[in-house]
Amino acid sequence: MDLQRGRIYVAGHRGLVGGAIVRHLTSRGARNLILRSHQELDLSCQAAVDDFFATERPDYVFLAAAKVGGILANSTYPAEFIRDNLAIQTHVIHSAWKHGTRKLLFLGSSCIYPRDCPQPIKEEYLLTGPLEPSNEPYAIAKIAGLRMCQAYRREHGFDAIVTMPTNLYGPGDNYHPENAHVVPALIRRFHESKLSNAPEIMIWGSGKPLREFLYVDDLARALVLLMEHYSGEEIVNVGSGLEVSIAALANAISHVVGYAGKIGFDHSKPDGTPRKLLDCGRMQALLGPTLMTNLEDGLMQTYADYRDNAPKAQIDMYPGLAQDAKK
Ligand SMILES: NC(=O)C1=CN([C@@H]2O[C@H](COP(=O)(O)OP(=O)(O)OC[C@H]3O[C@@H](n4cnc5c(N)ncnc54)[C@H](OP(=O)(O)O)[C@@H]3O)[C@@H](O)[C@H]2O)C=CC1
Ligand SMILES: C[C@H]1O[C@H](OP(=O)(O)OP(=O)(O)OC[C@H]2O[C@@H](n3cnc4c(=O)[nH]c(N)nc43)[C@H](O)[C@@H]2O)[C@@H](O)[C@@H](O)C1=O
Repeated sequence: MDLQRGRIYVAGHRGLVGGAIVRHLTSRGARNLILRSHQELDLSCQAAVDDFFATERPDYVFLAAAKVGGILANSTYPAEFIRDNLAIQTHVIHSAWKHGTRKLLFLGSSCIYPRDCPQPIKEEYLLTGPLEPSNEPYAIAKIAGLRMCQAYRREHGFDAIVTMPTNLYGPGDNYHPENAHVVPALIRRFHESKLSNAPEIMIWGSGKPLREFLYVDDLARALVLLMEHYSGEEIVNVGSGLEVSIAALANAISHVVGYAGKIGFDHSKPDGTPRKLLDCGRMQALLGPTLMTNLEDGLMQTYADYRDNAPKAQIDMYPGLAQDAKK
């Protein structure tokens, strides 16, 4: 991968992962980034995507554009999650191959694995059992995307690689109170509860589920290394090995934010999958041992991002909800 001269398209560059990839590529001296916002290029529109690839002909593609959200968003908008993600990935993977892209990196998610598979989760556990119902449409779209990458490699020799990140957090995340993932949602809620001196804050579910969290800049570093050094059909898990219960996470965020009230649990909200810790042996064999940002430091940097940028940050991921969020 020619980082300096190669034409590198980062799809979804304004998002959590896309933003981190752009930061890392820039720090590595990439000078030829091709960037388009959702408003400039709607990747769910096949004609627009094909015109873009015919015109720009990127050498490398990081496909970090997707319809993404937390457990409640996935349960509330299953149709959008499967439709948009199937459309985006299908159009980008096909047009990239058709117009001569040399390599494409696809991002799946740890939710593609069976809900009750052995832990830590190895890549070969894929499709060996039923999925977690709360995000099955999204997971099925992701499985279709990874299979499409493998099929284009097998039939056309297209160098598409597939990565499976664990739960991510960090600067540039979506802080929408209902649609965000747990870390940004709780950072916002603890911050607002501190400012309002609320005596108690409610966390969704039982607090018992376990989650592995990877700081997004650590992910970006791994993705660029995989783009530079890995060309294979096998999918690659990308995780941190840093696993906590949601209750412990809430306590850690409460400490970082400086909230002094009580933490309660809203059992009317879903827990989702009980655990999804990734086995990253394949990644370590490929990249060697990599230092990961610890949770406390990562949360402090994310909280600083929220305080500095949240007013500008997109919180109405689904405009229809924007009004509700402000109620
Ligand atoms: N966040 C996480 O915990 C995890 C994420 N992943 C994967 O990483 C990838 C990136 O996720 P993340 O960065 O968190 O998501 P974000 O929502 O932060 O970013 C997604 C980006 O894609 C853009 N986008 C969405 N739809 C379209 C469209 N139709 N056309 C053009 N652009 C579009 C969004 O633009 P806009 O906001 O303007 O619509 C946004 O910039 C996804 O594939 C996701 O599945 C995998 C594991 C965990
Ligand atoms: C990355 C992965 O992320 C998603 O799966 P998830 O890990 O279950 O997502 P989550 O981050 O929203 O929740 C994690 C846990 O946290 C608890 N929880 C507590 N309080 C809040 C809260 O306020 N908001 C949220 N969102 N969760 C909360 C919540 O009840 C759950 O037990 C997939 O949809 C899919 O997008 C995917 O690929």
